[in-house]
Amino acid sequence: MSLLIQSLNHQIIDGDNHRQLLVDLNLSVAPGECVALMGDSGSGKTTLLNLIAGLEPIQQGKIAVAGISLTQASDRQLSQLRKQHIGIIFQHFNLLTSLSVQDNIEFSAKLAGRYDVMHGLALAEQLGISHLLKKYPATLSGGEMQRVAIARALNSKPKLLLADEPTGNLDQQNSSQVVAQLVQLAKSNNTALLMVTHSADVAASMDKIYRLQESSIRLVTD
Ligand SMILES: Nc1ncnc2c1ncn2[C@@H]1O[C@H](COP(=O)(O)OP(=O)(O)OP(=O)(O)O)[C@@H](O)[C@H]1O
Repeated sequence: MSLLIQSLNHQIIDGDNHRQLLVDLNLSVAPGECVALMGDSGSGKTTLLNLIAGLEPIQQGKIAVAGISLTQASDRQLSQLRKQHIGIIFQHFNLLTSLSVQDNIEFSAKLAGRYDVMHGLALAEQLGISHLLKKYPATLSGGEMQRVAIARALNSKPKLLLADEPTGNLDQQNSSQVVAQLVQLAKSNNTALLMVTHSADVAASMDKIYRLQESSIRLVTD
């Protein structure tokens, strides 16, 4: 499995109270499988992505990415795991403004020690952004930035790609197109995709839809 979560519990401090945000959560995502994660605002979707990315400590339960357990890992091991096996597409893209589009796309692959100029160029071609390689992020439209963020995340050939509301700033036509490309690329790279979205249209193009509700996760469709 690219992602395996077993009996995950997570508590947050809410004012003076402790609140159980996630209770006994189990989830697995296979290589090349594309999964949507939906749920009301505040249900814990971003927290779950942060736990999977090793950005928040696991309180109880198990998470493994590409067969590597995060539960007992040190900060150094978590950072290594992120570089090697996890791609992240943030809602606001987080492109590096001082780097050109091409350098942004090469960045994650260089960090992972998997720099392959042809792979980056092929991704840019597939995403229709080859003509933008010499430009800088500040001069791009939202849809173009999103495609650059996708190319950058996939260029390191991650086993797992996490995307937090990646089409939130795009119009519907643009977002359907970007998601269709993302799903196709994840499948052809055998990368598991876990995408948080509020859009039923976006979720419908994924293999499975899960919903976070009342601290637990349930399968809506497959
Ligand atoms: N570090 C933290 N400490 C305390 N509470 C937190 C922390 N991180 C998140 N929360 C709370 O946990 C809950 C879940 O937040 P989270 O951002 O995971 O929700 P979400 O489902 O992603 O929401 P949205 O759809 O609005 O982005 C919220 O009530 C939030 O205020």
